[in-house]
Amino acid sequence: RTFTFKVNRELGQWENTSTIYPYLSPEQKEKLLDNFKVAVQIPTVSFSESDQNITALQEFDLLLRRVFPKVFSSSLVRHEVVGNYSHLFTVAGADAGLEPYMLLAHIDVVPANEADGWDAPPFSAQEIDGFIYGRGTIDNKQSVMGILQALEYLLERGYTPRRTFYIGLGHDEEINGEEGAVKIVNLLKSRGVKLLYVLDEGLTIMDGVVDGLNEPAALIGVSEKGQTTVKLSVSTPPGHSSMPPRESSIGILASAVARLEKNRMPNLFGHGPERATFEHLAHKFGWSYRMIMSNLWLFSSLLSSVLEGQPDTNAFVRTTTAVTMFNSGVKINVMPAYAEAFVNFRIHSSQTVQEVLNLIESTVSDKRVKVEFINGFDPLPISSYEDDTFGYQIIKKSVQDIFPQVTVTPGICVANTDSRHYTQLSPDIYRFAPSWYKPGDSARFHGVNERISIQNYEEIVLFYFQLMQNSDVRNLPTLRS
Ligand SMILES: CCCCCCCC/C=C\CCCCCCCC(=O)NCC(=O)O
Ligand SMILES: [Zn+2]
Ligand SMILES: [Zn+2]
Repeated sequence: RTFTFKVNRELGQWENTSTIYPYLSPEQKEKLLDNFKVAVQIPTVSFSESDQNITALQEFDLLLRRVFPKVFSSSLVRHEVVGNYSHLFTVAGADAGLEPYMLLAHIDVVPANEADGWDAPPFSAQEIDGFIYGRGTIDNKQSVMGILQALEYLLERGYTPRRTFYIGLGHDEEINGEEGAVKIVNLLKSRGVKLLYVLDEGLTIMDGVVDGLNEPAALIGVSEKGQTTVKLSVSTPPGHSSMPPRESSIGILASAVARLEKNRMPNLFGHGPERATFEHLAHKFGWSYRMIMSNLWLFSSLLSSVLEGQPDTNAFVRTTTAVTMFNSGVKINVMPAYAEAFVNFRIHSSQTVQEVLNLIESTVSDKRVKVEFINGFDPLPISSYEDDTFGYQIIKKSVQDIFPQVTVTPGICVANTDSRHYTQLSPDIYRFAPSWYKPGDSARFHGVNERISIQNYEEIVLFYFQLMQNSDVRNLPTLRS
């Protein structure tokens, strides 16, 4: 494989639309923090596809109306509730000839149990050492509140957008988005809407996560991995535990699951958008890594084996295998008649669901183990990240406006987002929110001690503040030759 260095060419002079300076007064900082804390305190949990905390979703609706009075009263903003608890905002631009864009985020969160080891109750929004702790602080109430807070402050300061934009807040992203994102998409489709670009949650600002990369990097997800879930099951005759057979249904299933964990899917580093990530970052590595980075094509197997050593960077380079549920047994002295396990795979950009299913079959390779396809979808299309791609360059500029020390690069989102339902509305879909991601933070997503620093939340509000204004340019600046 050949790797090349990618250093984006300089864009020329930007049309000056960012007339409202990105600044927050002490009173605004206090207010935005209060609003964010209340949002985190509402337990908008999606437990399963048939079980959501409806009372919390209703309470969240009231919160939005209470804390964002300008958004809900402005003649520029149309607000609609979709699928009972999701929200669609249409912010009318002055120039109807400009193609609109859309910002997405989701209100629901995964369950959280304080007993798992949280330093503060997961719905307390407690402040510890400058961080707000709570489920949803980085997935994804920082975007929900950050987007609306930015719009509220812009409207307060007399902002009138030139380009129309939409804000879509889903209420069921953590359980596939069928009632929220899908219904919003259908509504927009019925209105003939096409979007210039879409920005949803996803990758973050990585800082200190990759050995040798000593500068922070904002990774914009230009695609997201596919996904499939399979159920493995074993049936054996039940019987008395005093006279067990050599192998129980649990033992047979456990071996099959262990084979899947031991024989990981192939390392495909360099075959998907992660290749562009390293091509863009190569020149940012410290001197001891320069040799490797400037000969990426020669050292790609060395680099890929380093990346597979950590769960987050491993997710970047292969289809991952996660055994998430295992059920069996009814009584300690009864041989179980049945054992089942669910295994969730996140599919690398260069593979398909069918290829992964074939690999699963050949690894399990035991006729006693039934393998059933539960659901799945292929990796998402790769959005453009060229020098003349409007959405990518606007996001990049907005990152650089607020985080001048950060390098911006394309990446692959290792998890899934509501934006995967938007492919018919736009070819250019990006997954990124500017929360800082440092060593140890991977365990906070869907894990314990999810948190965000107060300073980072302020930066997020300012990022969306800039993004809305930067998106008002009619065209990107021309490239300097
Ligand atoms: C070169 C650096 C490599 C870093 C590799 C990966 C870093 C991962 C960073 C952030 C991941 C955060 C994902 C956030 C989106 C969560 C969306 C979600 O939970 N969706 C539901 C689902 O996927 O099940
Ligand atoms: Zn999320
Ligand atoms: Zn999530």
